[in-house]
Amino acid sequence: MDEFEILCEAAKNGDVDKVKSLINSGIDVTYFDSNGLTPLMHAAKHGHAAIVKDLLEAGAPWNALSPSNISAGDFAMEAGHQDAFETLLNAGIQSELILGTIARKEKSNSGYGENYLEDRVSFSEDKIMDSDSKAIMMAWEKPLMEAHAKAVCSGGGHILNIGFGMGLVDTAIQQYNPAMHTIVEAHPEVYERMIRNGWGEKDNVKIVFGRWQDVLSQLGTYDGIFFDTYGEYYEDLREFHQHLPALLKPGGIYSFFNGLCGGNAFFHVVYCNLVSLELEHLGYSTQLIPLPVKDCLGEEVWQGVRHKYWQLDTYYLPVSQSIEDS
Ligand SMILES: C[S@@+](CC[C@H](N)C(=O)[O-])C[C@H]1O[C@@H](n2cnc3c(N)ncnc32)[C@H](O)[C@@H]1O
Repeated sequence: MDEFEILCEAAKNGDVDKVKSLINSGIDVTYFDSNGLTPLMHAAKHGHAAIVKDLLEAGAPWNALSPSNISAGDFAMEAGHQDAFETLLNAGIQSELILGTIARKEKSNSGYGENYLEDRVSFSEDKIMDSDSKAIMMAWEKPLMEAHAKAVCSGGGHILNIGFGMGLVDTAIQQYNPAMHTIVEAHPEVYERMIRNGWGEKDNVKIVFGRWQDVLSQLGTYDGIFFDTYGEYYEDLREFHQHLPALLKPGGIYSFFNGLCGGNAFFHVVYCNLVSLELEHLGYSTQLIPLPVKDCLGEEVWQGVRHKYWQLDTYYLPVSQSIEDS
């Protein structure tokens, strides 16, 4: 056995002293063994939390993936190793907080996120696609959009939705007959289609065409807000959250499409925690309501779609309100 294999064996067997001595000798902890697993994955899979901690401190990446796209956190989670899971979860949150800070610095010079809005989109009955065959919105999300509408309309009043897409959430919002329903949409073709379909003629609907970032001054304050854009990044969602105190009325409800890292169960948990933590810093408490989605998501749904943006069995619907109100 070479020293890398010895490290993996020690991580698997919970041999803390051996792992520590190999780390002290300067071994590369990012190594993948012949099965594509890292020492961190072995330690997590067998629930050796102290070794997980030592390896993370020595620079093992928390988010490395096995050939079947499983991370150390997934191994710990699946096996029910709570201590190892929490150690990895904290490492993930801390690392993403730092990466977020770096991304915010870089974003100021990059002007990214605007390409999608110049792209052609195609509409069919069950989806809207961009020119790269990536789905902008899909009909399988209808029950989720109905649940989001129910949450943000629970107090009645004025409702704001950012991102029209297929109009699923807006159709559901209309069922609650809100006093006023404002919709912000930035894509010219999506906007034209909304107008063609009569959305501009509804008495209680106000459409604001443009990127939410550019039309904030045209918005008021709302009893319910839903956010679901496309072609943006976690940083944009985070930036939107900075405006919540100015947009959401006292007692109001906020929700957003929670597709964060929808391809990996552990990364999703990391991002659910991260977003809840960031909302808490802004004065909002967030409940994540589990909704099973396995039944509405057969393989046939993804036919012709380039990227499966959701692969988990449960959707966690976020409902946020001011900590004072909740
Ligand atoms: C995922 S779809 C929304 C789906 C919608 N929730 C539904 O129920 O059908 C995202 C929408 O956000 C729009 N969008 C993307 N970036 C935006 C931005 N910065 N401001 C406003 N709308 C944006 C897209 O054009 C797209 O129509």
